[in-house]
Amino acid sequence: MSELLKVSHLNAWYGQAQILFDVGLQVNRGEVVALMGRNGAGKSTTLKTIMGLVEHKQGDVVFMNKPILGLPAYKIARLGLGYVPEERRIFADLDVQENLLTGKQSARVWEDGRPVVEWTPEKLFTLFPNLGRMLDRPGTKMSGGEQQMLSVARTLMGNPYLVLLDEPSEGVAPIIVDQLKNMVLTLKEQDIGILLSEQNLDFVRDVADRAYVLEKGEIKFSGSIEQIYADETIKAQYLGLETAS
Ligand SMILES: Nc1ncnc2c1ncn2[C@@H]1O[C@H](COP(=O)(O)OP(=O)(O)OP(=O)(O)O)[C@@H](O)[C@H]1O
Repeated sequence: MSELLKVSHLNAWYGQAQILFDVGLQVNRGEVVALMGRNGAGKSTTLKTIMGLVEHKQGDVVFMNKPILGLPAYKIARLGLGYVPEERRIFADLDVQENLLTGKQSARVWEDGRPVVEWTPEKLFTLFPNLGRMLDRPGTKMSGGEQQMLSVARTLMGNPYLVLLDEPSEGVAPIIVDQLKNMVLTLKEQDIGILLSEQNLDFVRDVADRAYVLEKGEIKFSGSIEQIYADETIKAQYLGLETAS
């Protein structure tokens, strides 16, 4: 087991309002970990705080043995921590190829000297064939799902060790959800870690090794996806899912 990310006692605030309370979580190499919870539970805030995008925070975030809480987001990204925000930040005026090139960073190696997978547009088009068919299409002329794929692909161009993915399947057509699942599993095979904020339990079941459940900014459960499926309280109370009557 090789630890990529360890978050301990993480607290965060927007203005006077405390949003995260003592959040703790860990992601290891080659592990897909889901962060679940209802709307407003604090999933996005957790990812943003790890990524250096929330100003007022306290606690410890260690990435590849380096404390990163307090570093600016661009420095964190350069250390090899990829982030795909919920709102799909692509450059609307640039085409697919140009968007991908804006994400390019140098090749990396793991601590044991082995190379980290180095992404090129061609490799990414095997994961997302639609993108390969629309190389010169500007962001403005892409569907929400295509933009989501491009946003993920642009992040992968940075050759990250670990990717934070915020609700990748939200509002995306089923065929693209399948490609996103496939992408997550391919990254896992390459030993990359993934921390995935997701409300879709079926998506999580198909890709994740284990999950944390957040409620009002606190981790209420940590364990396997099977445990969540089997626990009516978690499903009803923390995930807002219908339970069998
Ligand atoms: N920029 C902000 N300023 C003030 N409050 C915010 C801000 N962003 C989020 N919040 C509040 O913080 C809480 C947690 O929001 P967050 O977006 O982290 O939840 P979430 O679990 O990701 O939910 P969703 O799936 O709806 O994005 C909510 O009460 C939300 O209203």
